[in-house]
Amino acid sequence: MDYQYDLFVIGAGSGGVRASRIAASKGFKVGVAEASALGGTCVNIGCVPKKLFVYGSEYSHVADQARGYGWEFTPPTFNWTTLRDNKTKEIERLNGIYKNLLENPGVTIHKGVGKLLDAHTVQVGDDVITSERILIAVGAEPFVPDVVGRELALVSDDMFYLDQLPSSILIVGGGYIAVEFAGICNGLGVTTTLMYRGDKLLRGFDDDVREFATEEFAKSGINVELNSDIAKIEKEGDQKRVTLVDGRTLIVGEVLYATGRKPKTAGLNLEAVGVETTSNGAIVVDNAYRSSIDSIYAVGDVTDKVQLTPVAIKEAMALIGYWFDGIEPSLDYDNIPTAVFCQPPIGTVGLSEQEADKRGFDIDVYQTDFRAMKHTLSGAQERSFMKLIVDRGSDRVLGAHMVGDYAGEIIQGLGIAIKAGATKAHFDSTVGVHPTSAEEFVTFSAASLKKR
Ligand SMILES: Cc1cc2nc3c(=O)[nH]c(=O)nc-3n(C[C@H](O)[C@H](O)[C@H](O)COP(=O)(O)OP(=O)(O)OC[C@H]3O[C@@H](n4cnc5c(N)ncnc54)[C@H](O)[C@@H]3O)c2cc1C
Ligand SMILES: NC(=O)c1ccc[n+]([C@@H]2O[C@H](COP(=O)([O-])OP(=O)(O)OC[C@H]3O[C@@H](n4cnc5c(N)ncnc54)[C@H](O)[C@@H]3O)[C@@H](O)[C@H]2O)c1
Repeated sequence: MDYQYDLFVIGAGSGGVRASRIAASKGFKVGVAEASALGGTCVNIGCVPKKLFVYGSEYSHVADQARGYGWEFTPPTFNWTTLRDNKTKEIERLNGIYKNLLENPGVTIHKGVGKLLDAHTVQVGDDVITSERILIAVGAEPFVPDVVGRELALVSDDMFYLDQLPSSILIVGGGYIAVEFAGICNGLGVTTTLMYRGDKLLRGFDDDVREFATEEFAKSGINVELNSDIAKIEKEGDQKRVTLVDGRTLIVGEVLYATGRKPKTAGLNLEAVGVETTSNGAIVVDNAYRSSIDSIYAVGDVTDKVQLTPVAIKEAMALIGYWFDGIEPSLDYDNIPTAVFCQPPIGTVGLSEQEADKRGFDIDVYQTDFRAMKHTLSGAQERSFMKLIVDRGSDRVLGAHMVGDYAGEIIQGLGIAIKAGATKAHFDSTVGVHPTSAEEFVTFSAASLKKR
């Protein structure tokens, strides 16, 4: 049977763009549907603008911290419109780059919402398009629980285009987005409350990291409220009146819900075509990212495995290897290095102490916390934390964790070492880079062994 395309991709985000452009460069006839801006969540309302806001908010400390180094500044002022609009200009530049990345190898871009008609047919607007293979890479969208007044709350998408910064904000959630935006808002001078229903932020991270980071957030001026939740949100002039489940009320400028993201599969017509989904709408795929329909594949957040851009990209590349070279995909979902760009940032790779215990490893745990050299003169009270999990039997390093400046940059290198199977002896025999915080990872001695 003749199809218009060899591959049609729904969603030009992290996974979709990579799969489209590489498949086209290798000779497939490729089309892609994109309902919004090219580049997807990461480029437009995720990683990139978020990181620019993190940089923007970090400058708020410069005047204070530089004083100990001899600098005096007149009191600095901050202009939200400048940061927001400069960010938007940069994102528009990236949108142009993504257009070229797709069009140069010959991908045809179909602007509009894609929906499946059958196993080989997609509709985008009035166009009905046939393809031998279809790849669904539509990502995820914010999930907001069913709280009274939820329509008055913001989600992360809104934070990138606010007309003005509120004077105060209540952020609900305890994951990546909640703690990152708490740091951004706090740094930009917004009175910030971070509210989480559980007793520890950042579920899934090492418990010591969770506790240490939470203390640092509180020290930085964020009001952290654990074991707390919202019952109701109402309007109060141009503010919001929030009633908590314990009966207290708060008046805040804005409420931001950062309570997870769910696969964006509503409206794709999956059920009618027979594509199996989980109860939260994620597309079920096998090891080769194939759905329950042979010709339909899915990668990235829509499969709800690990919601990170480099993972979506690796999955897309695994599919390319499968389609063009017959290599069975075998992505390693363990040992994914990741950073949370809160302030101070967190970097982590491999197993937490709790996960290592759960998997039955007999482990040694090395950890330390210290004031980074920079802050001896800056006067900042911020501290850094580092931790290594080592398998006693094999001496293999199972996990590395850090809270502190440059944690994201540092953990990338440790990710390579851990993936390569490095042992504690390898770490110990590596020469440190001096003076850095990172050298602590290669100088852990018996004195830093955690009593367990
Ligand atoms: C605030 C925030 C910060 C983040 N920060 C980081 C970070 O620092 N590091 C990191 O690794 N990850 C980060 N992430 C996660 C990262 O953005 C996602 O994991 C990644 O974008 C997933 O890629 P994807 O290809 O699955 O989907 P997406 O990038 O979401 O792309 C999906 C695309 O499909 C389009 N689409 C959806 N439905 C349709 C349809 N029916 N028809 C046509 N087009 C459609 C969407 O418009 C979108 O462009 C962040 C996410 C958020 C929300
Ligand atoms: N730096 C990064 O790499 C980065 C940054 C942002 C987002 N991301 C990705 O995007 C994903 C989504 O981010 P996120 O922060 O929205 O999700 P998350 O899964 O990291 O955190 C969601 C939080 O909301 C809480 N929650 C869930 N339901 C709730 C409810 N009904 N009431 C109160 N709290 C509730 C959860 O307990 C959790 O603390 C992340 O898991 C991550 O994979 C990555």
